[in-house]
Amino acid sequence: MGPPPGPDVRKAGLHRVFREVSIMMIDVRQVSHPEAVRRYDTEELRRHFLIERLFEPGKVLLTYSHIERFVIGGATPQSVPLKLESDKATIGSPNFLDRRELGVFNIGGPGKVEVDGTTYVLGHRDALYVAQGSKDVHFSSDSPDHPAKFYLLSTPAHHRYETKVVRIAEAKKMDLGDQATANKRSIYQMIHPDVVQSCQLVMGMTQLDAGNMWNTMPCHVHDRRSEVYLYFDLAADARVIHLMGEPDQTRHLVVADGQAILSPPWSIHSGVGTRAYTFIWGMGGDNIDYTDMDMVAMDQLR
Ligand SMILES: O=C(O)C(=O)C[C@H](O)C(=O)CO
Ligand SMILES: [Zn+2]
Repeated sequence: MGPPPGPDVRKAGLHRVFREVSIMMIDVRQVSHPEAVRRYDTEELRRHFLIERLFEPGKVLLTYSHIERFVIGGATPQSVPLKLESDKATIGSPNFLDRRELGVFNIGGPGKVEVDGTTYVLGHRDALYVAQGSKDVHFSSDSPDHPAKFYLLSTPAHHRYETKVVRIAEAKKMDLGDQATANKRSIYQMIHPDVVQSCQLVMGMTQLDAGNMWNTMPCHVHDRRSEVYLYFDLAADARVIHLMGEPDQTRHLVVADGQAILSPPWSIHSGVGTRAYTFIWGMGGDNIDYTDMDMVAMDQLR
C-alpha cells in the first residue's frame, strides 16, 4: 500500500509501531497483562488504553489493537473522498475487509460511504455495517464546511453477511437509569443480532439525558468480550473520567471529545462526565450476546 513506511519505533525497542502512509496512519497497540497495568503511571495508561487521535481533516487514522485484533479509526473526508486501504504489515490481506467486518458510525455532518460501487447515505448518527469480503470502501463528505466524521470499528470475520445501513430510528432502544443516580440514558443497539447480522461485531450508542453523567455504573466485566468506547458530543472544556482496571485495582483516564478507550476483557468500564455526553460502544469476542456481563458488586470496587 502506497509509499514506504515511516519510522518503525519497534526497532528502537518500544512497545508499539507507528507508521505513516500517505493520508492513512496506523498505530499498533500490544495487549497488557492486568498485573502489569497495576504499576502503570498516567502516561503509560494513556499510551496503552487511550486513543487520542481519530478525527483529523482529510485523514484516515487507524489504531490496530491486539485486543480482539480490533481496528479502531476515524475517517474525516474534506473535498476529496478517502479510501480505506489495507496495510501489509498489520492487516496482511490485499483488501482491508478480505478477512474483516466493519462498523461505521457518522458523528459529523452528512456524508456517504461507497462500498464496491454502491453508495450509502449516512446522516448524523446513522451507522453502516460493511460485510466481510467488500473490496473498495470510500468515505466522502457532502460539504467540506460541515464534514462527515466516520468512526470505524473492525473485527476479524470469516463469513459474509449483508452490508446494511442502520438509521438511529431503526435501532433497538433501551431506556435505563434514573435522574436520582445521574445515569438516565438511552442505549441504541444498532449492530446487534436483532437489527443486522454480523460475525462478532456488536455496536451501538448510549446517550445520556441532560444533567446525567454516569454510564455503566454499577459496572461489569465480560471476560468473553472486549469493548471499545468512543466518547463524543463533549464541549471543548468538558471531560469524561473513564474508569478502568480490575475491580479491586481501579484506575482512571481523562478523556476529551472524539477520543476512544480500549477496554480489555478483565477491565471494568464506566465513566462520569463533567456534563452529559454520548458514546459509541463496540464489542468483539466469543459471543454476540449484549447481556452477557458479570456484574461487579459495589463492595468489590477499590
Ligand atoms: O450505558 C451503558 O450502560 C452502556 O452503554 C453499557 C455498554 O453498552 C456495555 O458495557 C455493554 O457491555
Ligand atoms: Zn460492557
